[in-house]
Amino acid sequence: MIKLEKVTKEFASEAGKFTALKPNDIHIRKGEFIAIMGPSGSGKSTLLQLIGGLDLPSSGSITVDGVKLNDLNEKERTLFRRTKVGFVFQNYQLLPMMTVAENVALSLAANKTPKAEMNSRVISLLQDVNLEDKQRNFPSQLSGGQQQRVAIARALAMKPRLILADEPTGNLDRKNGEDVLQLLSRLNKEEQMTIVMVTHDRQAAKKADRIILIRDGEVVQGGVEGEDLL
Ligand SMILES: Nc1ncnc2c1ncn2[C@@H]1O[C@H](COP(=O)(O)OP(=O)(O)OP(=O)(O)O)[C@@H](O)[C@H]1O
Repeated sequence: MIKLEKVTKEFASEAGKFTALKPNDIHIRKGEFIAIMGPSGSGKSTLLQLIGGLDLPSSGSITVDGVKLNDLNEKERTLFRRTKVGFVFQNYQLLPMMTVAENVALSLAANKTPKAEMNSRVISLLQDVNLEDKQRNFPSQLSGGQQQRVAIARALAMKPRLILADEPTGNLDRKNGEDVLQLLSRLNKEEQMTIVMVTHDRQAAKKADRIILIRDGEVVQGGVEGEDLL
């Protein structure tokens, strides 16, 4: 499903080039639930952004669901992100002026889905995350956990096979965090979705099949299945 070969990422800084990721190999199979852990600044979000085609590596190759991201132009990368990947962020990133239903419909509308089909899909997505009664509410009227579940429904709208989640429980209390993790686990177990989740939370990471540990831009454990696992 995901293959990174000798991937590096450099950023320009005032002091010159800064290497955020050293040459890393990572293999993730279809249907795996992966947790990426490591200290602050170790490169976890950078890695997730590269896998999701939000940014390009400085060197090395990245293949996701049969697509070599290095070979895509800007337009193709946008299409890749919209159709192949569902993104979930720590701060939900819902649009505050839009209702829950409108937020979930965003990518469907961008892909010119016919209105009737869009409406029924939005209802079914909200049923999946147990929020069909909130469709006309605005994000600010929902709890953090409910907002994150809306964000997950939105991420699922285009039926991606891969969910990339950056600290999805980082802003949530234990109960809401647990609900979100259960939802991700269910999508993984029942729908065989591949999930890659960055987390600082050991309890959250326990839901995963494998933990990839990063330190100073380097994968130090779990990059390839069968290597040392935590
Ligand atoms: N766009 C950018 N420009 C310059 N430096 C960047 C950029 N994005 C990330 N970095 C640097 O790359 C390193 C890795 O950042 P990254 O956000 O991937 O870490 P992280 O492990 O996700 O951290 P945290 O757990 O605190 O979110 C950091 O030193 C960060 O300052």
